[in-house]
Amino acid sequence: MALFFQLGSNALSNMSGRHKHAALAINRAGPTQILSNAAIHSSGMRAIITVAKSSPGAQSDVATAPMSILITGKPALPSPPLASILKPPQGPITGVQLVELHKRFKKLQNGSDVRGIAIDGVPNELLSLTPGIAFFIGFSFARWLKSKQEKAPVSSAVTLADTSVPPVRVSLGRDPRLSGPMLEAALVSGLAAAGAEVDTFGIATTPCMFYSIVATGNYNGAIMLTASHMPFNSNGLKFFTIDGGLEKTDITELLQGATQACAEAGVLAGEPLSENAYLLRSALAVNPGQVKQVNFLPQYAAFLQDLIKKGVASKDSYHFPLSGLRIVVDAGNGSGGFFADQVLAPLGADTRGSRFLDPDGSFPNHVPNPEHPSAMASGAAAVREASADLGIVFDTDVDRSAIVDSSGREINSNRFIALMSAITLREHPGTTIVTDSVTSNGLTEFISKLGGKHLRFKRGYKNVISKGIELNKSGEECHLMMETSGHGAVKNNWYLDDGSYLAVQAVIELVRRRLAGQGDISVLLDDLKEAAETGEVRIRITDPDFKPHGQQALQKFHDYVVSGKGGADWSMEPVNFEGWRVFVDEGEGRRGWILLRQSLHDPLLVVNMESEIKGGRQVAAERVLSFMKTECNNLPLDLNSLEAAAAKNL
Ligand SMILES: O=P(O)(O)OC[C@H]1O[C@H](O)[C@H](O)[C@@H](O)[C@@H]1O
Repeated sequence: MALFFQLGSNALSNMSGRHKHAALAINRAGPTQILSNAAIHSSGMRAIITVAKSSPGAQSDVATAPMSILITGKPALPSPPLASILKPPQGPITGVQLVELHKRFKKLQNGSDVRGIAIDGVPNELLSLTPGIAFFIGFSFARWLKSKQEKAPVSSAVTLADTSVPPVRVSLGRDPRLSGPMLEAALVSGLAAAGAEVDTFGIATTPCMFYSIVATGNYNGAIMLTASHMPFNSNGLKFFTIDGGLEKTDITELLQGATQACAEAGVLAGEPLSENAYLLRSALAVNPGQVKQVNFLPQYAAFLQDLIKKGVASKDSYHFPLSGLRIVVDAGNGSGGFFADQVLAPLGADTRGSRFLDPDGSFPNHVPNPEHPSAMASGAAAVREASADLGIVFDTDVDRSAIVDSSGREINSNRFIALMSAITLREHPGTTIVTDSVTSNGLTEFISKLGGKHLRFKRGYKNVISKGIELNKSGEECHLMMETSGHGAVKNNWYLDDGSYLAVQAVIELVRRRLAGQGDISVLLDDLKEAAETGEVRIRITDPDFKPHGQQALQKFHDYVVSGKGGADWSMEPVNFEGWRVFVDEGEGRRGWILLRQSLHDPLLVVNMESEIKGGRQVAAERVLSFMKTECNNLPLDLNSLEAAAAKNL
């Protein structure tokens, strides 16, 4: 059960006792702004006030150093009469109002996830994922699950007032974001208001949420509250059923359902207060028996331990296969710290020298993102400082990972896909490996030399995984689906997008090689040819209706290349699933490429480039710029980034 209130800056003067004391202490600590969200969990009797210190001297007014403060005490809010809970505050809403309401929900869709701004105070970043919104999304998910169970239309499954239907069961986890507890409580209320029974896991990982469904058989659905590597003020939701992560179309349906639930409650677009007032009332209606806290991570960690034990299958040391090894984890203060303490250490690994294992939603050390140079540099430094045998770098919610070998060599992106391909192809000779569209020529060659087939598909981990599933269904064996971002799924792991599973495979490989005296894990990469330079330039499409402009630019690029206008050394790659990838003959057997594509979610054209010559990336940027200036001058494109890339070597 959870209670809510909105805390505006006026609230300070209305506070009393300990609450006021703490809030004033925050103010005394420096120029601060109390943000507009706060939550009280009545179970723990604690309040979290999220604040952001603003630094007036800084170039922008962007909040730095967010922090959350726990205040213990009793919530002072009176319980409203139950009857008022279910009575919409106003009459039926009009069609126009419904459209406006739906816009609010719709803009939260980020492919197959939900993403929004959950903490106020960063200039130009408006709050969009509020507790009110989360409440109705939770409600809608429970109703959606129910409708799937009954094979009924979503709208008829449950009404807002109806808690008598048999419950669906949902597990709910979160990453350490500051807005996590507040949104968790809102989701719980929404789920429970639709009759769901909810187990909250607290800090958990995305793969662990899916695992909770398949391993226990207890849950119809799971939700992970996370915005992956996004800044502290973002948050988001990933949803699972027994069939895996929800698809884009499911999320659209879910958000439509949330709009409908909002409308049923009589909540109008742009009315946060009535929305939150409704939320408060509904929260009070939740039967406490419907919600319980479950410490699930140890069960999941035991599963990962078991995979390592069975994978290594050491006769001498079955229970401690990692003894004698030093393995460090850099969790970037996300959810991945458990991997060191609850997976590696109990198997005998020495994990001293691991970094940033403690969850901290302000991410004070580096972005938890294995695609980001700062995260990889930190992981590599951890390995070197500890003279470790292996380093593992996770993203915030542990659906992505990368590794570092014992020399401190960073193995992410193409290298990590190559390493996983080598392991996979040994066990499944000839298998197809699906990747995103920006992988290197070297990777394709590497996979083919090992007897595998590389299908370079589209950006987006969900696209990559769905393609692999589709291939298997059609009779083409595909055991590995991986994106350069560090997302990866394996057929034998329920096709689950799972950074911890990839890390487990790397650990098993390390031990097996050690036992067989085969040298370091990165020996597997000896045949991987690497480009001299790689780069990405993102070009903004300035018209809000950006898609058609992007498509026009792509068509023009296609025509430019195939007509030979681009130059005799440019030729179109024979197979393209997204945008147009151009092969660049760089002479003396050297081969570069340029891919022009539209961003998956953003109003951007993206140029990805790779060259085997030093300075080749800059030349490629100059030539794409020249194309844009001559052929796309009627399109609303902001070429500043491309001009900068063409003017200097990035
Ligand atoms: O198309 P882009 O803007 O490069 O973004 C593409 C990325 O979008 C999201 O973050 C997905 O989670 C990633 O899987 C994908 O790679």
